[in-house]
Amino acid sequence: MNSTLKQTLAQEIEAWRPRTKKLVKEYGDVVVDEVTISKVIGGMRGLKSLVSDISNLDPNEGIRYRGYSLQEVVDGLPKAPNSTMPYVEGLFYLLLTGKFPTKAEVENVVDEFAKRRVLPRYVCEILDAFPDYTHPMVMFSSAILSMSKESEFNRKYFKGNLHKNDFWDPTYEDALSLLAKLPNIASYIYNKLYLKGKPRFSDPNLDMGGNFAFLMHKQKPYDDVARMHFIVHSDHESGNVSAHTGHLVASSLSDVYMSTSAMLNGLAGPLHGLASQEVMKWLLDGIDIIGNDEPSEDEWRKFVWDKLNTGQVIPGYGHAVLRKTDPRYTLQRNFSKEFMSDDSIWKSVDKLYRIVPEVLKEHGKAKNPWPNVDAQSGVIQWHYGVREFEFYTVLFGISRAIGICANIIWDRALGYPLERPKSVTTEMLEKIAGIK
Ligand SMILES: CC(=O)SCCNC(=O)CCNC(=O)[C@H](O)C(C)(C)COP(=O)(O)OP(=O)(O)OC[C@H]1O[C@@H](n2cnc3c(N)ncnc32)[C@H](O)[C@@H]1OP(=O)(O)O
Ligand SMILES: O=C([O-])CC(=O)C(=O)O
Repeated sequence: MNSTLKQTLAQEIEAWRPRTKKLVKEYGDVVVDEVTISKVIGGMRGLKSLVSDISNLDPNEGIRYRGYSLQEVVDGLPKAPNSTMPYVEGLFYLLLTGKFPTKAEVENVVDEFAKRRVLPRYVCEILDAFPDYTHPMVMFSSAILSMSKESEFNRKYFKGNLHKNDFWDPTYEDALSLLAKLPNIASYIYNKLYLKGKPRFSDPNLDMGGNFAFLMHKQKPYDDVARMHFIVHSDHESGNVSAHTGHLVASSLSDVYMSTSAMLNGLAGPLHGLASQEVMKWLLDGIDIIGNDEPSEDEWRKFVWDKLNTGQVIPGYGHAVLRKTDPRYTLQRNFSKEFMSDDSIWKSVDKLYRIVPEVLKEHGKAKNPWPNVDAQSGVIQWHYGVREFEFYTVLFGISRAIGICANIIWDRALGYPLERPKSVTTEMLEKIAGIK
């Protein structure tokens, strides 16, 4: 008999808890890392100060979900019907349990998601009330925040009879109910802002990727484009701005809706997830300014230098942790090479991959001259007809919510406490440095 995702998760949690307890109780004073002044002032870059078992980022190899590389994840998860890409719901199963689900187990999760898709009416009314010039990330984050009243966790917690050991259970229920609705909220926003038509109702027979393509009025292979996008952007260990924000906000026992809305506001910054929008705008501006649909390598090189010389960053390049080409870039590049190599804008993306790292190395500032995920994701959406690039971070947000919800469920299961580091004053640092 197939056990459900929740039953498997419950067993994993029971088995895992003693490991965390033992570390805290018997090894609590063991030193993990050193806090230097440059780390304190420099955004805590690389400081080992968070725990996540959902994914881990190696600077040279890139992300692994539960120990598996992206390619292993794509190869190992059951594929959606008539698709080259796996079910996104299967990824959620893997992130939560560390196990690859069988086809029957994924289908069970697909059904669970499908049952929870319908949006409360007030969410549509709130979205309808936004003026059409609103950025879609503002609408997305607000719609999610408004659903806090649906929280099963809050209902049980404030009733006063929820044991700490059981916090994860209603958090899991909230996470499923939220994740199931995200493609519907996103496509509702897309429909309102750009299609100006009546939104479609979900097709209950379709999985998350298939249903999203349907809601977006897209044909095949957009379902696989959506699945790939939702899988590769879902988690990037716990220290990035969005994941850290989600974890931090949830640590005060704010519900999953509040935590996800908050993390999206961090994702919406140009140095983080908004870079996917910025890359596309930058590419189109470049093509426009150079005045040639397919600029040569020399024309692009000059454009890149002009940007750097006026003190601007090259969006889609560099990374706070990675020191090689992002495997998420490579996976999407391979897809582009196979399915859209004739696309003139993608040809520029490919030229830039040959030029920018060499220019950034010569420029001598960026610690990582290689491309990150955002340098590749927008052009695929553009090719398949989603040309409103302000919407790209919403797509990123649907995916990132999957990883963050998995993290929050485990945070609650392992009883991680309120996050509260200590700040110091500049004067205190000067004293520590021996200047004063
Ligand atoms: C999903 C994601 O969030 S992936 C990242 C998406 N963001 C982008 O693509 C925006 C462009 N890239 C960047 O701005 C940066 O590389 C970041 C924000 C991603 C990482 O920042 P950091 O860890 O501070 O990078 P790093 O230590 O290499 O920065 C050193 C210097 O190089 C500069 N630098 C880093 N990347 C770039 C770049 N792509 N173009 C130009 N300069 C850069 C920094 O601005 C910094 O300059 P400064 O010394 O004048 O302040
Ligand atoms: O890891 C980071 O800091 C940024 C990033 O690539 C992500 O969150 O996907």
